[in-house]
Amino acid sequence: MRVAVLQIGYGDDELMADRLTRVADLVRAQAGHDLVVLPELWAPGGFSYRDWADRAQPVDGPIGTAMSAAARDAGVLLHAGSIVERPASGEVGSDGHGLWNTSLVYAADGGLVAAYRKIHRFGFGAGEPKLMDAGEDVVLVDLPGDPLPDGSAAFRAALSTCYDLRFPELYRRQLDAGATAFIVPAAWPAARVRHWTLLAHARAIENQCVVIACNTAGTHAGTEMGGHSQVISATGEALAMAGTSEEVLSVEVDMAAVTTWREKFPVLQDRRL
Ligand SMILES: NC(=O)CCC(=O)C(=O)O
Repeated sequence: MRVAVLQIGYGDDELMADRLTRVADLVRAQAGHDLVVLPELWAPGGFSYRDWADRAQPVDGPIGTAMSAAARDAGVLLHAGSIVERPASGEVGSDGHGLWNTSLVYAADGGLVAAYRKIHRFGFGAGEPKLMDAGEDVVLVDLPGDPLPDGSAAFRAALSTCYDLRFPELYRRQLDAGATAFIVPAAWPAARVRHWTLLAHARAIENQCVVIACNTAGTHAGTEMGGHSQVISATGEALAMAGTSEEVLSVEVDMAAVTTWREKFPVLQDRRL
């Protein structure tokens, strides 16, 4: 499976509409890959709290529409990062905000295949918990590749977002739901980037899953982003690691190696529940 991880860099001076055009073109340039991944909240700004309400949109709003078209034009499975979602229905969550940090995944024909609402909100009473509702559902998507004899997907990726990475119990739930890979878009600051790299390795090793983790670059809303997007194998090797600037990682991921590793070193069979 050929994967492109698009570590997008931006500052406060770039208009959201300009960034949308720029990123859609970058997605189109990844034709030939099987899976393309974008960071968390790359269009509205990961830490641009004051702009979130204005930049919120439904899943089928301008960002979703542009990403659907880009996935179709490139012929790739596209994890389009996340948006500040405000459903057209007026739905509100249990905290009454009516906004979610929602990741969107599009098939190679442009169809929406999954939406994941971030479960663990970052901000300790400010930021996300103050402005957004929490997601509740574990979400998985089928990965490209030959299906099993019964027609089901051989490999499945579970979706999570940034701060979720600190909560290993979520990844156990995803593993139990059939995950062989974790896709993690993020807006993770430079100040804690060591946590980001270590936790991604830990989630890969403890669950014997591939981790495809796409962070943000640049500085916006006074927060320097950490970069270091990474693709980690199920054995815990870094297959690719970005620097701190905008960068595209293009990496071949052998998903069958997950099965081989789980058979050779069957640690998951020794769980005591
Ligand atoms: N956007 C986020 O979820 C940031 C998470 C973070 O900064 C951390 O966990 O540290």
